[in-house]
Amino acid sequence: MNKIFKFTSNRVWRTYQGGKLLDTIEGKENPQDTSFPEDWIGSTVEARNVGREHISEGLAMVKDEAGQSVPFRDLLQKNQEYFLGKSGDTPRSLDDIPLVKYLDSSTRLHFQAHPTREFAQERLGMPRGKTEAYVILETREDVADPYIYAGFQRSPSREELKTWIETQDIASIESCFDRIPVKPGDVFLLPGGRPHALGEGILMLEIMEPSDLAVRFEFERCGYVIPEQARFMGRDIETALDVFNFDPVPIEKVDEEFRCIPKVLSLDEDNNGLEELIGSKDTACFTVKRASVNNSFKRKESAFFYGIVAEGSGTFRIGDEVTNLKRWDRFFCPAGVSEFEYQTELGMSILECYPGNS
Ligand SMILES: O=P(O)(O)OC[C@H]1O[C@](O)(CO)[C@@H](O)[C@@H]1O
Repeated sequence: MNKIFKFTSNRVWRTYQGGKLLDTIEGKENPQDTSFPEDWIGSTVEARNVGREHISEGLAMVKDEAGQSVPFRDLLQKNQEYFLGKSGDTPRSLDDIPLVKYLDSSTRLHFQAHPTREFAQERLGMPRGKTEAYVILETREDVADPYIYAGFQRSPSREELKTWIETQDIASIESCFDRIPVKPGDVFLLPGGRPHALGEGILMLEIMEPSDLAVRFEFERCGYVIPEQARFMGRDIETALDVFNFDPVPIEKVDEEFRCIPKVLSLDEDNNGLEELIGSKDTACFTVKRASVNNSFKRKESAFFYGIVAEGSGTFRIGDEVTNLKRWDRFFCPAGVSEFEYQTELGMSILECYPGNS
């Protein structure tokens, strides 16, 4: 019972291209950029892909004790208290599980905005919005100046934006944003409501609220036309416009608004360090830590988390149960595991994604 769950790849169809690096990580023979640019890690969320409703995508599968392949979500539900634990006195629910993805873009994504939790609950009857965070892992060598758009830097009026969306005046939409340069190690938090588009050539770990809700306000990218139903979450343009946060974020305020600066939580005499990348002061939706392991790092945690090996290799030990970890491995550690130990000979860095405080 007391063990972590390692995940195999769980590639998901999207409207943009990428995934060559994910193919490489998976050891595929002929790595390629395709319509499967994301890997949803231990996901308990189903993807919403209009036109592909007949295909179940998004939910991660694991082997149960009888060796049968089952949705990870079902397995968690069998012993929810052990796996998910509590927040204060309240048992955690599946809605508290962040959705964590590898995202590997080869083209710029279309412009989009996601609802906040309040909007999702009040206007869409859904439990969670899609505040999201990016931990940049790598950028492609052939992309000289990797960037993201996150805005607006120069806000249009609601009427202007409506017209530009209706006429698909992408030049005018793009003129509302400045390119925000990104490099490996950068961390950003994009609250729901903030329009954005991720640039090409970025491999990131993306952490978000557990939903797949998006207002896609650029309808065509690289030859693919987003079907009408997939543009405004099945609603009208006025509802879609209500999602937007129009408060401008001038370029000199971008770091203050979106960038998260790692904070050292502990550093022991053996140089094992723990940092907070995204904390409860940044968002109530999830938190992210980074464990930098130098030799043997004993840890205590009361919440469940998704672990991602961003660098190096080593082991994860709970009592006598030892699991090998290598770069890019991803796993789930149940809330019921209160003490564990990382070990490494040559160094290992693990990103740990936790639920938020609400
Ligand atoms: O429109 P698509 O193809 O679903 O892509 C949306 C993607 O953009 C993101 O919201 C990142 O901005 C991903 O989480 C999401 O999968």
